[in-house]
Amino acid sequence: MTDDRGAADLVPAVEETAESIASMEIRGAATIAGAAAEALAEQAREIDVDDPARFRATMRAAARRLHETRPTAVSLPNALRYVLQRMEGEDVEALRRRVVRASARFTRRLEEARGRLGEVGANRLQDGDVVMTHCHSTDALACIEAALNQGKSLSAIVKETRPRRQGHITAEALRELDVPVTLIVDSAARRYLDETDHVLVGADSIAADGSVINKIGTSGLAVNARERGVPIMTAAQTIKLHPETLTGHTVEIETRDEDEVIDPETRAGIGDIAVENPAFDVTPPRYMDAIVTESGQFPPESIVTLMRELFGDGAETPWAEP
Ligand SMILES: O=P(O)(O)OC[C@H]1O[C@H](OP(=O)(O)O)[C@H](O)[C@@H]1O
Repeated sequence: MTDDRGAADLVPAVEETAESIASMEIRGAATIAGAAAEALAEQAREIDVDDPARFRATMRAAARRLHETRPTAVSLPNALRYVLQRMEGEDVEALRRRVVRASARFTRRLEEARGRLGEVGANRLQDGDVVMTHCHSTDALACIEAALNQGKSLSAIVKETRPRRQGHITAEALRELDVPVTLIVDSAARRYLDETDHVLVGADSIAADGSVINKIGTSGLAVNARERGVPIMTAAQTIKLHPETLTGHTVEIETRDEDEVIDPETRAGIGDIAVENPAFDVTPPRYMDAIVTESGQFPPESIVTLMRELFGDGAETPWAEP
């Protein structure tokens, strides 16, 4: 039995989810993780095989297909790990049940974690605060929502977040919560920090040294916030903790298509230029005041303790070929 055979047995839901993650139709670290866990459950439900070894091989192949879509948000491999580590049983029906159950538990935990971290993050916000956001993060929005539920009144300065302008999604979500929103271009951030009480960002991965890997532009924002004396926090549930960094691995930064930055026609009109489009950057721990998780808030430098508790000394890759 080879894992190539597993790949041939992939159900359409896996391919569709993988394509949607790669094209960013499904995006945001936690949302990607939930979609991947659900795709594994679909694979388990729909696959028609009798041989437990073949069932396992197809599940590993499905996880590999989902894993190869985007490299930076560790919530994706953490979701695959969570589900596959629970794939136990002697026969196909038992394996199927375990995968479906693990997937459901994972998505439930995502929701619960978001709710809990929202309350922790909300306690850092004061009534009347102006909050500056970058990109679109469901974990960051949970903090604002919880603060509103505590009766605090907030307003927001929302960075556009070029090139894909996820700031528009944040602006819409905040308006739905009745939060007054001012949208600014990214390069106006330093100027508007003078009117900001707290900067609030999400994360795609957190490294063992407390570095925050988030949407490109976060590190510059953090440095400017420090220079202006404005506190900055990262809202990131623990599935954003990157276990491989415990053993010294660095986090791969995704490079996306150049067409996201400039359309080919305009580019041709300019002449022969290079264009680069890194999707994320790394904010060193000294520029971040707190990382807010469902297990409480941490100074970035001490996040390693929580990582060891949750992952031991490293990370398994249960989707690898045996
Ligand atoms: O999990 P939640 O908090 O929703 O999002 C976390 C992060 O995921 C997003 O990445 P992208 O837009 O998928 O590249 C942003 O960088 C955001 O801060």
